[in-house]
Amino acid sequence: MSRETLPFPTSSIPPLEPYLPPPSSIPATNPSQNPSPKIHLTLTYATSLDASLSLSPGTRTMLSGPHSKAMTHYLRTRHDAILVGCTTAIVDNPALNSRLETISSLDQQPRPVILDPKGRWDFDEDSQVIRLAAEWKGKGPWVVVGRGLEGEENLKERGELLERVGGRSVMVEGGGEVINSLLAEPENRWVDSVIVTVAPTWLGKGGVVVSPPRREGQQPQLRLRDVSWQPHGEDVVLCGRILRD
Ligand SMILES: NC(=O)C1=CN([C@@H]2O[C@H](COP(=O)(O)OP(=O)(O)OC[C@H]3O[C@@H](n4cnc5c(N)ncnc54)[C@H](OP(=O)(O)O)[C@@H]3O)[C@@H](O)[C@H]2O)C=CC1
Ligand SMILES: Nc1nc(O)c(N)c(N[C@@H]2O[C@H](COP(=O)(O)O)[C@@H](O)[C@H]2O)n1
Repeated sequence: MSRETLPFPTSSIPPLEPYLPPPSSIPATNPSQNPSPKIHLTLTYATSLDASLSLSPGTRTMLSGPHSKAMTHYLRTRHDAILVGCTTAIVDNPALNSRLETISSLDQQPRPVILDPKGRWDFDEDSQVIRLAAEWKGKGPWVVVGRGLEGEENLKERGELLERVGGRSVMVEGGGEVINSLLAEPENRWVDSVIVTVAPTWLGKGGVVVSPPRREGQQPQLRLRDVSWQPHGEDVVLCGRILRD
């Protein structure tokens, strides 16, 4: 697999900034206003026109073109942690580092976090994240065992997890099950912003689809606000914030 460095024009940065956490030099909250610091969660993934992340759960499918791929690698530099589900770790053997050409220090890399309740991810020195950490091109991964992201009772645990990662911001890349579980969360507690790359292609039936459960009864429809659409090469990048219930 090619491990090229990616150029990302500085002119593409300002339109993304409103959807990103404050730069790490700026404190996330004013402690006198809020004693429990807020963690910024960005949900970001690439999808086809029919909402597929990949052709099947066992397949890695390249959807982003070079421009939007570089955009994703910029986002990786702007978060303390990058989180994926264990199926993604197993299937994709992802690097989960940033390969922007401007990277000069490990401090600019996010901490990979793998949600792996049952310990299914069988990593070794051939795993990209492990190899890159050994080469100082990425941080060593954290593997979270036990259910971590669901349920009222786990809210505190989730906050503590990110604090232990040393972070105030996390970007969740996928896969489908992780994204759908976040979008199913009542009152949209967790997702602060959404940055989705839409590629001009249809993957057809049978793919891993982003489609959270339909909201019933009094619950308002899940919808983005403060929306912007930004072209990146042949792809379009949709940014927004989730309207909280
Ligand atoms: N286009 C894109 O941007 C992206 C595409 N992908 C693609 O997505 C596909 C994989 O997606 P998918 O099959 O849905 O799997 P996921 O990567 O979402 O991993 C699913 C597993 O993660 C664990 N998990 C999921 N949700 C939670 C939670 N809330 N708390 C704790 N653990 C959780 C479970 O492990 P267990 O079953 O062991 O309990 C579950 O089986 C791959 O094909 C990959 O290439 C992935 C990321 C981005
Ligand atoms: N932005 C984006 N576009 C695509 O087309 C993708 N398939 C993905 N997948 C995500 O990126 C991970 C791979 O990262 P590395 O290049 O190996 O660092 C993959 O595991 C998905 O999380 N993303």
